[in-house]
Amino acid sequence: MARLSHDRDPGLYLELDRTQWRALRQSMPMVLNESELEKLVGLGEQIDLNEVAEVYLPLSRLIHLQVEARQRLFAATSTFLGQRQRNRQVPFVIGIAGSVAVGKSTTARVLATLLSRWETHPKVDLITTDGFLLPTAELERRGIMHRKGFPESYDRRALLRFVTEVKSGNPLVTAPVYDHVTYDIVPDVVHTVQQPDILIVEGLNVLQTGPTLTVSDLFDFSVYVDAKTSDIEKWYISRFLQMRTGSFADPESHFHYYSSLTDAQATIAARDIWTSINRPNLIENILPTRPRATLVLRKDGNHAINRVRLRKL
Ligand SMILES: Nc1ncnc2c1ncn2[C@@H]1O[C@H](COP(=O)(O)OP(=O)(O)O)[C@@H](O)[C@H]1O
Ligand SMILES: CC(C)(COP(=O)(O)O)[C@@H](O)C(=O)NCCC(=O)O
Repeated sequence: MARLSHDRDPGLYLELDRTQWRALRQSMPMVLNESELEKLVGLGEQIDLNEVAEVYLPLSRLIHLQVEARQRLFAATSTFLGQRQRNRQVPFVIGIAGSVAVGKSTTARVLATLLSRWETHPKVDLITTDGFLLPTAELERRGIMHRKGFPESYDRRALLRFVTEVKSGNPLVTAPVYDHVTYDIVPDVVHTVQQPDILIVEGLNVLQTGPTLTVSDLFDFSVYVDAKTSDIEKWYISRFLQMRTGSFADPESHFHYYSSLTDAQATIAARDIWTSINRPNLIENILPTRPRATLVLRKDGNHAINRVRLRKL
C-alpha cells in the first residue's frame, strides 16, 4: 500500500528501539516521583517511572531544543519585519494524536508535567479536543450520533479559532468542556487558557489536514501514540469492563445500563462499539495521519513503548 511504504521511508524517518532512544536523554533530570506519576495514569494504562526516564525524558529534551529553535525562527520573522524587540514569546503548540483507548491522555498529562518542570518553569496548558465535539442535540439533529469521534462530529472551526487565539497571545481564551459521564458537552462550563508558554492539544483527529487551514497547521511538534489495532481493541474492551464498577456505575452515566452486564455481555457490547465506531475511525481517519507526526511512540501488547520513530525532515 502506498501510504504504508511512504510511512516507512528511511529518508524521512529514523526508527529507534527503546535502548537507542533512551541514550538520548543525556542530562535531563528525573523530575517526577512515584506518587505524582500515579495521579497522571489513566485507567488501564501501565506506565512506570522507568518508562518516564527512558522514553519521556529524551522526548522532553528534544522538545526543549525545538522550543528554543522555534523562538529563533519567530525572531527571524520579526527581524525581517523590522521589529527589533519582540514583546512576547509565541506559545509552542504540541499535538497528540492516536486511537481511542491507546493512552493519549496519559501521554499528554505526563508530557505536560515534565515540560512544566524544566528549569525555566514554562506555563504548560493541556486541552482535549472532546470539548469541541458538537453537543448531543446537534449530533442528533445531523443524524451523526453514531459518528462521535469522526472528523465531522467536531466543530473544527472553533478548535482552529481557539488555538489561533492562544498562539496570537490573546490574554484569555476559553474552550468548551466535555463530560464522558453524561456523554455530552457541559453547559456553562469552560476551560480557561491564559497565555501559556506551551499548549498541548490532545485528540483523535488533531493531525488531520484539509482543503483549508486546520489545527495541525499550527502545531510546532506532534506525537502519534501507536499500537497494533488488535491490541488497542483488547485495551478498549478491558477498560470498558473495568468501567462497569467505575464511571458506568454512576446513574447519570450515559453507559449506566452496561454497569449491570456480565463479563460476556459487556464484552459483546464493547466489541460492538469498537467495531462500529472506534475501529473504522482509526482505520479511515486516524491511522492515515500517522506519517505526519514528528514522533511516533509505538507500544507493545503490554502497553510499553518499545519503539520510537522520529521524523528527520
Ligand atoms: N465512557 C467513559 N467514561 C469515563 N471515562 C472515559 C470513558 N471513555 C473514555 N474515558 C476516559 O477518557 C480519557 C480519554 O479516553 P480515550 O478517548 O479513549 O483516549 P486515550 O485512551 O487514548 O487517552 C481516558 O482517560 C479514559 O479513561
Ligand atoms: C470522546 C471521544 C470521541 C474522544 O475525544 P477526543 O478528546 O480524542 O477528541 C471518545 O472517547 C468517544 O467517546 N468515542 C465514542 C465511542 C465510544 O464511546 O467509545
